[in-house]
Amino acid sequence: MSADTANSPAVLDGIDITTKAKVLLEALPYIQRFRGSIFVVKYGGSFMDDPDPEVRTRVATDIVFLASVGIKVVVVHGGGKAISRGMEEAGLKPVFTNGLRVTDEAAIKIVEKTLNGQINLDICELIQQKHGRPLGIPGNNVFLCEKQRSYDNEGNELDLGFVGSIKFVKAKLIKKALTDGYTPIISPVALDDNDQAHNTNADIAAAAVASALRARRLVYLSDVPGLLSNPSDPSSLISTLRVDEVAPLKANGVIGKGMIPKVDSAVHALNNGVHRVHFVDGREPHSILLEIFTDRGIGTEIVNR
Ligand SMILES: Nc1ncnc2c1ncn2[C@@H]1O[C@H](COP(=O)(O)OP(=O)(O)O)[C@@H](O)[C@H]1O
Ligand SMILES: CC(=O)N[C@@H](CCC(=O)OP(=O)(O)O)C(=O)O
Repeated sequence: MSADTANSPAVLDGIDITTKAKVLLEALPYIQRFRGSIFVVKYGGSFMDDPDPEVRTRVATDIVFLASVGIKVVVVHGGGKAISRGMEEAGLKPVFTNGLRVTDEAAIKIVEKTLNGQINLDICELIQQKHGRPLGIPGNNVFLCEKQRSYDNEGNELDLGFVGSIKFVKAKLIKKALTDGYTPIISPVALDDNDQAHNTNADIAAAAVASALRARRLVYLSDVPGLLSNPSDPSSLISTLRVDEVAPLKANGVIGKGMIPKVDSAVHALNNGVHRVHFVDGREPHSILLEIFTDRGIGTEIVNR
């Protein structure tokens, strides 16, 4: 320390050094506990379209941070809005039934082009820019599926086209990539027994990966602070939710729209070996780190007990 700084207030980057050290040290027990654990991050969907490119860069930085402290991170990404844009540009009308995109032959081509040929590469590039080691994996290489069955309110079967229900995840392949030091970045496309590509919901695909890997954490990034007890009031955050509290919240309509596949997938994952699921706001700076490495967290955690 030079003579003229010796008596200056103990401040570093505008924060007093004791606070700064405390913040760093608060992460220590978490880093020790999670080293070597598998985390699955659902990267998507709405925040990916935020006009501020910094939002995506910050998320990529958080993922690289997790990987750098020895956590084995797997990313499963969405891209629903980009697919809809691609369809509209091609003169096709996006249609959703029971939250799933009706995907005909023309649409599945756009789905593959958008997810495998565009979004997957963009995420890999962002992670690379932050000096991570991404490995882009088209879901076609890791997900086996059968045609998704869907019904209307009267029980009549609906044809969603090439929409898949994942029946197997090639976990060994993903684990090999992790052991080799990569961060796998996986798209939600699956192959059926005839190698026909099918579109799958990215939330469900993320839960399938987390279950197959018995992940310690599954983190859903979205464009809301977490699960809200009043969806139109961002301050009504539910910090912790038990699985047995989900059904009443669905019955009284608190959990609606896009949250339904997320919460259902979260419950499925928790019932299949995943220890804990988090919902965090992808737009909030460094929300993943704040949720995982601080005592209080900033989003919603869903637990089994
Ligand atoms: N109880 C709730 N808490 C938070 N969000 C909710 C709730 N119920 C419904 N939602 C809606 O779910 C949306 C998130 O789902 P979705 O749009 O599918 O996410 P993404 O595309 O980011 O994966 C929120 O933007 C919100 O409109
Ligand atoms: C079958 C089905 O609906 N697939 C989704 C796949 C992408 C996705 O889920 O993206 P987000 O997470 O960004 O919503 C779709 O076509 O939109």
